[in-house]
Amino acid sequence: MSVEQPTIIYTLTDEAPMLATHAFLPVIETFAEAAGINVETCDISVAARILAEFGDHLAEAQRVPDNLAELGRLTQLPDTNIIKLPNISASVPQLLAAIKELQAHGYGIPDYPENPKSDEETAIKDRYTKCLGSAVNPVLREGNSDRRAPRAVKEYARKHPHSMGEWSPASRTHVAHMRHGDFYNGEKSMTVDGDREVKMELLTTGGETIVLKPKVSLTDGDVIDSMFMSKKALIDFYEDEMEDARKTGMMFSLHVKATMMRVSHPIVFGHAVKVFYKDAFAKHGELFDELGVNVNNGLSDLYAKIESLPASKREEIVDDLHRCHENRPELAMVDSARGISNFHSPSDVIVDASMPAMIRAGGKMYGADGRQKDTKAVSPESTFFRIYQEMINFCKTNGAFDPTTMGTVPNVGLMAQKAEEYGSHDKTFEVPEAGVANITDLATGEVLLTQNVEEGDIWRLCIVKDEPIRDWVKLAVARARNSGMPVVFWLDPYRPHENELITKVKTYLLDHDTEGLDIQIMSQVRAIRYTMERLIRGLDTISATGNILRDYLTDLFPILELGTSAKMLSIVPLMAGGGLYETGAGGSAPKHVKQLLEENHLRWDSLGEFLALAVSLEDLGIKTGNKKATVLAKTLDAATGKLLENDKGPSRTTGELDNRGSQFYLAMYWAEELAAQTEDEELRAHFVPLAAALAEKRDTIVGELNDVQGNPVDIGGYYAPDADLTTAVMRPSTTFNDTLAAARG
Ligand SMILES: NC(=O)C1=CN([C@@H]2O[C@H](COP(=O)(O)OP(=O)(O)OC[C@H]3O[C@@H](n4cnc5c(N)ncnc54)[C@H](OP(=O)(O)O)[C@@H]3O)[C@@H](O)[C@H]2O)C=CC1
Ligand SMILES: O=C(O)CCC(=O)C(=O)O
Ligand SMILES: [Mg+2]
Repeated sequence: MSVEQPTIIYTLTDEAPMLATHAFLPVIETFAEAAGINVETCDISVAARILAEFGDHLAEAQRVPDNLAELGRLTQLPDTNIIKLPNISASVPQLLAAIKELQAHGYGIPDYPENPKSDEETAIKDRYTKCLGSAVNPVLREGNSDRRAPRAVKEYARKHPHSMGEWSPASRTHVAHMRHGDFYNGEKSMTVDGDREVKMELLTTGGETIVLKPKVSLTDGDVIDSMFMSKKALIDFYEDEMEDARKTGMMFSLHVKATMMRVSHPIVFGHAVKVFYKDAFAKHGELFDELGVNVNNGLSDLYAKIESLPASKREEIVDDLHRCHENRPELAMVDSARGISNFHSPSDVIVDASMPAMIRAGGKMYGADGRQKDTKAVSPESTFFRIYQEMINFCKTNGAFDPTTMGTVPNVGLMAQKAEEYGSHDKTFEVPEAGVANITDLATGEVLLTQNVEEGDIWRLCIVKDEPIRDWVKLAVARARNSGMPVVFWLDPYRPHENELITKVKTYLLDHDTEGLDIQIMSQVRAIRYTMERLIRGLDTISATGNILRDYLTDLFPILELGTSAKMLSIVPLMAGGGLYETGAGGSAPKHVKQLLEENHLRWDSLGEFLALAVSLEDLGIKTGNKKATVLAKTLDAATGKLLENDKGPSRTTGELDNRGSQFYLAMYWAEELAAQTEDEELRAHFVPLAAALAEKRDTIVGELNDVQGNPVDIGGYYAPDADLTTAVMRPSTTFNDTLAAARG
């Protein structure tokens, strides 16, 4: 990969965004080429990452480069310009499925040794672990996050409001989180004085010393936290909440982020499953252990492992599992038609998307009978979950938010250099024995932070580096200045970590001219109330938050304001000077793939891609002095505005305009804008014929794109589909393809 020519790196990812890219890339290339811009693709799909990791198991011709590592390196260069589409953050069941598919495609990669029995197997498991969970974003996000709804998108939502469920004051929906024994309650934090190297060690009550992490390098000014979640308190909490839900006739739903919190949350999830089915576990626990059942990977893991048992035993277990439901509350369902509950897989319900979807639906989730019901939304971590209760209270009092009148809540998120909890996976441990968990200076033996822990507790060290905090404050001030909106830093002085941040924010604000700006610091609960009071009055408020709330809020508000976070502009100004442009703030929409495969309709909205491409081109124009890039950026923005005005986004309904049709309109409007502008004559002349041809053939093209819908299609795989088959499915209009090809040199 080279960045010598003006180059945009376009990532190839997974699921719906990957499908959309197969159609959109030829469009981008047609336009970029005319401005002398090179578009390079870079495959960072979970399949590509697995193959890169296991090159030594592959034939020469099958090997692929480690694109992610290379992209990570490029984030440190000032000219880098990356468009990053959402990718799968794989749970173990997804990893297993991807391995199986790759093996079936003839790649000799090893099986995933879930319970390694030799050093060799442990090494293989460790290598696979690198492909698990949120493995891509933390590598590329070498800057803080700026996510917002562009004005045109907000106006579109005001004119064409999405559906909103009703909120009744009588709604019984509520949030349940731990009140003691969770990470928030046990947290200790400090700002490091001077550069230090530390280790994480456990001094067991039996007198042994277990070094869990031999070395972590810290620099002067870094904020570190040591926190743990008590297993005992967690289990008691689940038991109490399940019992409360049963007694009061509430549906139970669990909301975690096992993908991003890839070490801690699968454990947190697994305990919920074990508590729910505790009678079955009491009876069959030993057998489950023998079979290597690990419900941290969901109940699906249990069902898969008991497949090997004789039918009679299997039936007995299934009966016992079913019997557990008699003494437990109803469970929220992911797919009630197929009997898939919230406990099936830890990656099916992901808190950043699941809680807003529930709130948007009037506080309801689906029950086993396929009906929407009030729910007890359970998430053990009190640190951030309280904001959802505030919003629920607010909706019960004020009714549902109104997308036609509500304001907007952009976010400035502290994210760079694996900030806070989201970077803590390699420093998170399930405590093997009771004892004292210490963060100890390697050179001096000084214990910086200490915790008393018990067997099974989850203990972690989180770090946020000083430089990213400075940069975050700078970005917040810049956004306040550019937008004229007030900024609220959501920081809770009662949380030790955030108390350290408050000191730093106050200090670093002094580095900037804040004259005339409205910048406040509030605890999360006050911040969300303040923001919501303004929101219903049509007023806008920037939230400046840490990494987890960045993730939560950039789905929460967009889903209420715009119906989806896919329409967000999501920029990561890289600290080294380059730009990472994420496409929307949501995920890879697995449900959309299903619809494409079954009905050949892709309802994925590529608006995030259009918005990201425009800022990427704009930045490239500024940094390289390529005036044509600037014209492309401006005209693309205008085309996106037109697309919204004319309502040419994809429909959810098969047979109607889908992703491909929406991309066609974007291309047509973009060509029209270029043909109409007067800033660059060469570009104008180049695009006049394309604009005319696309307009003339519009009905034929849209007809071709819509007529193919309605039947199943095969793309030869899920994680590693066949490129030619996918292209054929995603580019079914010969007329469109030929017209684009004719416009290229
Ligand atoms: N930046 C990244 O790389 C991110 C990756 N992820 C990963 O994505 C996967 C799925 O995550 P999940 O939490 O289910 O959330 P998703 O955001 O993928 O899906 C939630 C729902 O949002 C809607 N949606 C999301 N994007 C679009 C779009 N572009 N156009 C139209 N609708 C959209 C869809 O609603 P409907 O079905 O009603 O149409 C979809 O079902 C996971 O592997 C997760 O880790 C998640 C977030 C960010
Ligand atoms: O990296 C991931 O798994 C998800 C990222 C995400 O949800 C976000 O950044 O909003
Ligand atoms: Mg998110």
